Amino acid sequence: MRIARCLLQRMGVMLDHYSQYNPMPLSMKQFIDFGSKNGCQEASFHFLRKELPVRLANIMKEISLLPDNLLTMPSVRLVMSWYEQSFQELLQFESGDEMSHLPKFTDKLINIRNRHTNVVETMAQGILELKETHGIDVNTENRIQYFLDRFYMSRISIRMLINQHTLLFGSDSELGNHPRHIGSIDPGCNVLHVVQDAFENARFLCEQYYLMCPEIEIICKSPGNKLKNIEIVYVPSHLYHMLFELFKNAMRAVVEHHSEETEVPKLKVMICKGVEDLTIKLSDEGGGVPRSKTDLLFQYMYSTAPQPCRSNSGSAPLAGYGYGLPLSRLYARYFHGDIILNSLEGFGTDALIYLKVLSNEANELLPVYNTTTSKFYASDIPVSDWSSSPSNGPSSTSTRTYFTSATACRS
Ligand SMILES: Nc1ncnc2c1ncn2[C@@H]1O[C@H](COP(=O)(O)OP(=O)(O)OP(=O)(O)O)[C@@H](O)[C@H]1O
Repeated sequence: MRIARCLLQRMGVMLDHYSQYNPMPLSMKQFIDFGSKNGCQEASFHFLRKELPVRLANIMKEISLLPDNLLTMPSVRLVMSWYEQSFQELLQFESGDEMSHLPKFTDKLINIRNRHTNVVETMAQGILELKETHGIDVNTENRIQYFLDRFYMSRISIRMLINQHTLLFGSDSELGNHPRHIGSIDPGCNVLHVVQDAFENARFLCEQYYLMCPEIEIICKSPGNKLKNIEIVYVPSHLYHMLFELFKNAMRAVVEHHSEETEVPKLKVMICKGVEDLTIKLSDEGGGVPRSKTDLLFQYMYSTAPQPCRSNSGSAPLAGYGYGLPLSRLYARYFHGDIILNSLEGFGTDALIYLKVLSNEANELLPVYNTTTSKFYASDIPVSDWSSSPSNGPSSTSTRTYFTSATACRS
């Protein structure tokens, strides 16, 4: 009992210590240079044994600011216990420079990565538990949205660091088998190939579910209009994730919007590489989304699809959790890109993925724990100083009174 209390106390002290440091964002260029030229396993070990606890501590401090009733949900407690265990395990490597640490450290990173595999689903489950047991008011919802963006972004970044180390310096089974790749990064990532790959896999799901699927038309544009492959330094699995989610959404919208027709309009993809931005535009004729709903699209849990049955884990559903867009946007933003959706209600939607062309500008975007963060969790949404729409809220009362009295005067 006393040992457990001592350990907890020590962890609290170490969390305070490491959360004082800001995470250090790396650029795509730094990842590439380290992996191809100036990096060695020892240097990576020295960097990660501090940087990983810093990133973990920053986000763990933020977890502790969540509303109390959310923190007591079983799934949230489970996620917290994974973070605590991983943080403690990394502290074992705080001191000592012996080379004998290196293989043990790599194994530990693999263990940590495996332990955290189901963090996204488990945290999502925790939010559902809160919704079912206590309900979620608008302030809590706002805090949860803010938190999940930062929490999942932190997770993406931690996995990126772990993957780079294990793929570059791990045992044979962990070593990347693509000759061109540097860890998980492809310095010549062929965007068209990733688009085609994501389309084919989304098409498979769509045909399974709807027995039909829109075709695709792809146009590539690069400076000088040369018809060569458009390449970028990027993590192909991240780009694949974004495209797969956007294709699934576009296919579902198109097939459902044209459900009475035997043929459905094609999806149109434009890949365009400029000096700063590489843009992928996916246009569908799936009926679009009303402007009043566009802000909701990037909210966790927002979905217009029926919630998939949990026992159906054998086959992946086409849609239903409402995590597709917000998570994809995090992947894009992680290296300072973005995802934007523009809709023409009644016609269709353009989804745009922006990626940074220059690898020295593609820096990691990381959540930092500081006083601004703490204030966000402590404050409510400020009262609006603009009039709201007549159907919403108390400020509509005055409008209603005005019209009522005007009508009364006339009669
Ligand atoms: N291209 C589109 N056309 C019309 N509606 C769209 C489009 N893309 C997204 N939406 C709307 O946005 C909602 C949220 O999309 P999101 O990808 O986040 O979740 P989902 O597809 O419902 O579920 P999943 O988590 O499985 O991806 C969708 O349910 C749909 O109503």
